Amino acid sequence: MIQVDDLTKRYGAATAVDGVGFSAPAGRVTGLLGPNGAGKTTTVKMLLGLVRPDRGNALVDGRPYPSLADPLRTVGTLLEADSLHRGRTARQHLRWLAQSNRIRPGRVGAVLDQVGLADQARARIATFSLGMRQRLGLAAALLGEPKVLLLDEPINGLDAEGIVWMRAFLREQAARGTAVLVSSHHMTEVAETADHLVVIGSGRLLADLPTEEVIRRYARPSVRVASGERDRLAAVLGDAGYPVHTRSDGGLAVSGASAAAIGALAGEHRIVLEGLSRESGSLEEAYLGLVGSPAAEAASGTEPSTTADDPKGRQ
Ligand SMILES: Nc1ncnc2c1ncn2[C@@H]1O[C@H](COP(=O)(O)OP(=O)(O)OP(=O)(O)O)[C@@H](O)[C@H]1O
Repeated sequence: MIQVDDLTKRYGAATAVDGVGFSAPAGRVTGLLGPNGAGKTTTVKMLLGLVRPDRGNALVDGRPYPSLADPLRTVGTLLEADSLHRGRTARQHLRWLAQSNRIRPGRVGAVLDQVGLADQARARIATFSLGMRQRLGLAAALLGEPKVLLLDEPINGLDAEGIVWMRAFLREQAARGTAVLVSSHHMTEVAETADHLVVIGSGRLLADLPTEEVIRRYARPSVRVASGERDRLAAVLGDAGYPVHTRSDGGLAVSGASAAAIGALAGEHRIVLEGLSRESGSLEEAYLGLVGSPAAEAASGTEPSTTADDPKGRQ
């Protein structure tokens, strides 16, 4: 389990992480989500003892990372900047890691199998694609059979097949009881995998909620409407006070109005409709709704930002 409490880090006058608190329990994929510069990497670095917090705690299995007796057996990590010795083979790399951490060599074959790299075990890392390097990084993270996985942007740069594989892999780890914390700046990718989202923006916690709840609260449903008189219809809807956007397919997306109200307005103005359908809000909308909302509002603990599972109501 990962537990972060009131975590704060300042760089000069700038506060990179500001009073952030959340947990990533066993058996769950928790997504740490935020735009570039939100403070994700600084949070991950504090969890790994690479950056010292100015205030608060970042605990893995109840302890600060630097005081863990056997870090590789407690938490498996994948960092974006992980450096690999490119002249080595995958097996050599893992054997070296196992040896230097007193892990039995039999684990090397097991983790290569687990990440689907058994057939490339003797290939040099220099010949690996990004997806294969990510798998090798995961194999290294799994060597010590840790009950916590902390992965920084594991989906970044992967092709479609790699993304599908990574999602299944993360879900499988959580199903085995591992606490999985995945950082990402991409809502769609992380929301497809994570059960729970911790969203930060400008160093502050914006939401700490089940993924479905984030979508329910922040993605605004809209009505898709198509008409040969699109511009006139847009003007009529705009005059009636409904926000209208032109969609990439040429139709209109109307927020805050029911399909019946749009139909009635169109009828009143004798505009023929060619299509009218209700659409649930998208993940990206939910994300923009969230990171666009002021942190101060979120910190107030009032709807729409109260956490479902934080008895203190703190964000
Ligand atoms: N060593 C540092 N010195 C000064 N400022 C820093 C340092 N590290 C991070 N920052 C600043 O802290 C803020 C948070 O950065 P951080 O890298 O944690 O964000 P992030 O959410 O991980 O973004 P990204 O996805 O771009 O890595 C940014 O404004 C960044 O410029």
